[in-house]
Amino acid sequence: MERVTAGGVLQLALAGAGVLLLFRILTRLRPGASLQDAVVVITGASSGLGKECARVFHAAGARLVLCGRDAARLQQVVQELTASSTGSQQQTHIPSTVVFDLADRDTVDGAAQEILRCHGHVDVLISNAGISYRGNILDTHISVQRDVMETNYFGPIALTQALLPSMVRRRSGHVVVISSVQGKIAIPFRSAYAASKHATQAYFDCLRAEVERYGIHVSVISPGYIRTNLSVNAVTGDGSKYGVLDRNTAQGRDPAHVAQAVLKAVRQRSKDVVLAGPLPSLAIYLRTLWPALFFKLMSSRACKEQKPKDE
Ligand SMILES: NC(=O)C1=CN([C@@H]2O[C@H](COP(=O)(O)OP(=O)(O)OC[C@H]3O[C@@H](n4cnc5c(N)ncnc54)[C@H](OP(=O)(O)O)[C@@H]3O)[C@@H](O)[C@H]2O)C=CC1
Ligand SMILES: CCCCCCCCCCCCCCCC(=O)OCC(=O)COP(=O)(O)O
Repeated sequence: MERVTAGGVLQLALAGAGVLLLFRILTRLRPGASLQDAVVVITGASSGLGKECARVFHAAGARLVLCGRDAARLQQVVQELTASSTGSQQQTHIPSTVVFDLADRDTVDGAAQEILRCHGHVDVLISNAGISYRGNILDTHISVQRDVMETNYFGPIALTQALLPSMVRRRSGHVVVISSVQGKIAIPFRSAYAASKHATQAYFDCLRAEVERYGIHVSVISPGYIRTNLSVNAVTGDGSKYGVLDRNTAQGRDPAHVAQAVLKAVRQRSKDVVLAGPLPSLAIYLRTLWPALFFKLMSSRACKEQKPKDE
């Protein structure tokens, strides 16, 4: 048998890297999906990332259906978008709105039918609405765990399942879900939120595999901290509002930039996108490759964060 030399290994590695680079260049050169006149549904469009997604997809010429619980705030977004379109090069459309609560099981099916009545079909569903949580498992009522799961997991999957048959019939569609870095790693004092995002990742990974044959694409987007009101709106262990803008959130990414990344993911039909800095990205790899170290780091993080409250 021939001996493998160091030079041979290097050549092989370089060839491999070359093939990978070529593949990435070819993927980028693929024509992106056009959004002009596409019907794009955005949940949680009244604020934060959802509102920024509304801006970028509106500017790209999409026919928007904006969803949320507060009719007045959604109308405010419609007015802002309509006012901003004057003088735009792109042909833009006045968005429609559908008001419903994702955590209310009895309303989601009806809301899906109302969404379908807006334009007869849905091209892109951006499942963005969500709520976070701050709390210690020992002090958290089980109803809070359930409520967060209803908003972040059961509501979005019920909406997806209600819209899917129409996508399957048309042999076309794109389901985008805004998960989180916390759908890939679980950090202390976020049990309800991290669990809901892990469930989201798993469900939409299954969905991607099951519906690819119908020409339906699925993108899971996992951002790190974004500068929004997520922490302010978070619930605590007793169900009350947390009401604090956390430092990590305040120093997070600009939601407008994250919305641009969502637009890019839709155009390129990306399957799984992590939008995070080096430390969270490293933590995701560590969780898989060296779980013992990851768990140790999380325990010491829990001890540090718990200390001021205990003392
Ligand atoms: N901010 C961050 O650091 C990060 C956020 N994310 C994810 O981004 C997504 C958007 O959150 P973000 O913009 O940051 O936070 P915001 O709190 O600003 O926005 C949350 C949106 O979700 C809607 N919403 C909440 N509960 C419900 C419900 N029961 N039914 C219908 N709509 C609901 C709210 O609408 P309304 O109250 O008007 O009904 C609001 O528009 C979430 O899924 C979040 O997990 C992911 C990673 C990081
Ligand atoms: C040998 C070197 C090891 C280095 C590994 C360091 C491990 C560092 C841990 C990093 C944890 C990052 C957590 C990121 C959490 C995040 O970005 O969440 C996004 C959200 O969804 C925010 O929601 P929240 O309600 O928590 O504000």
